[in-house]
Amino acid sequence: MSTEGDYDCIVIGAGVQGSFSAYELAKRGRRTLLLEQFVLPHSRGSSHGQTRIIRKAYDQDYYTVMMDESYRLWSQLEEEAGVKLYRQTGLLVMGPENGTYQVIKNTLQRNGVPMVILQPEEFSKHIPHVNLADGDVALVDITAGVLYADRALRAVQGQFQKLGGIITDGQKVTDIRPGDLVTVMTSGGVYRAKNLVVTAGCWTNTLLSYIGLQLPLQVLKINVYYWKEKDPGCYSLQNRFPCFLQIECPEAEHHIYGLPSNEYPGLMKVCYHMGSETKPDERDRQMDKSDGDILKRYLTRCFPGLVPEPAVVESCLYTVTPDEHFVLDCHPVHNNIVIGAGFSGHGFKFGPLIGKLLCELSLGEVPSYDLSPFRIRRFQEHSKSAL
Ligand SMILES: Cc1cc2nc3c(=O)[nH]c(=O)nc-3n(C[C@H](O)[C@H](O)[C@H](O)COP(=O)(O)OP(=O)(O)OC[C@H]3O[C@@H](n4cnc5c(N)ncnc54)[C@H](O)[C@@H]3O)c2cc1C
Ligand SMILES: O=C(O)[C@@H]1CCCCN1
Repeated sequence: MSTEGDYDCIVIGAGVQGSFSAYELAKRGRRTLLLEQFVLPHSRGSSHGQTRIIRKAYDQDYYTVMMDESYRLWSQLEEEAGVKLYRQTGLLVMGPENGTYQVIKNTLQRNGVPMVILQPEEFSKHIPHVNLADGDVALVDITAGVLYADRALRAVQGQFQKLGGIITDGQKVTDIRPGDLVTVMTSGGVYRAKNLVVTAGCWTNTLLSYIGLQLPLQVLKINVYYWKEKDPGCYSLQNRFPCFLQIECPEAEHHIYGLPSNEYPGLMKVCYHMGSETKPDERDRQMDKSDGDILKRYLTRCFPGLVPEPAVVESCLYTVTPDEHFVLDCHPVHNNIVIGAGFSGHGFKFGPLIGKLLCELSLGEVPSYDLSPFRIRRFQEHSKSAL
């Protein structure tokens, strides 16, 4: 039953962040084991599904700046693996002139990101089939688009294996013993390595409980809704319809976002950037669909070309920190254990860069970016450290 083997590094969790971390470590010549509790591919965490938004439109400069490199790394992977992972569509950002919209616009301008500001009177010429709400303004982040998520996971895991990396799936980590050599116990064996990277998504606190740490992470179930186009293709990627982000609207307290129809022909993905709390292993017992009513009201008003009744509903999980910024840091006591967590519903697009940064932390190098917004220390009053 026990499979023993010594590695330079073990990565726990083969979602987008763990897969890119393992790939970076293998690229740097480290003997790396990527452990995953479920048989791959699976749809129980946060990285499954066909598509994600990639964009530079952010309210903090550091995310916009980091995305510069992330785009380059995505296209490197496309070349290495010989697959298309990104389609440029632009991101339509709509919202009241002041507030978050203005902050995003300023960030884009400050960082010289190509964008188009749409004057309300010419809005419908550029974006047909959408009613811009009264008092709303709009811009398009030209760099933005769609990432093919499932395909990206396959590609990065495949490249990792080509570099000699080992993926062991269907093995749940049940205990971790820190030390100069970290020991990792799973349902199928015992493994040891000099370094450990924990990228366990919404299961992070279960794993951290083995090593005396808890983070303030909230797990939310997100309903992923697809809506039928009345006129098939009118919001499609082929017809150059963009992704969109609706900020602050009367129907909704949180953002609403959408991606052009593509993966399921005739269906457009539009979701609410909020969900209901759940436990990671009890996702399907959380049945709250009140977000669907919010979306119906919004779509009726702003997207008249969609049938305001969900056609397909899928599920996904967010792991949210109090400030919605990531956790990228070393364990406060065991510095050969690195943690990547709390990607708060916006981490996919950063995957290749997160992998690089967690690899740098793991190798004891100075990270390529200032990671102070992502430190564990910022949760001082929240984190229950049992150390
Ligand atoms: C509906 C939805 C829409 C989103 N939209 C966007 C978007 O448009 N753009 C964007 O950039 N981001 C988006 N995100 C966010 C992005 O998808 C996540 O930030 C990202 O997938 C998080 O990846 P992860 O690797 O941290 O977690 P996960 O993908 O959950 O990976 C963690 C892995 O760890 C494994 N694991 C856990 N415990 C153990 C254990 N004990 N032993 C072994 N393995 C274990 C899990 O099974 C899992 O496979 C969205 C997320 C959702 C849910
Ligand atoms: O990360 C993103 O780009 C999207 C924005 C809307 C909410 C979900 N995540």
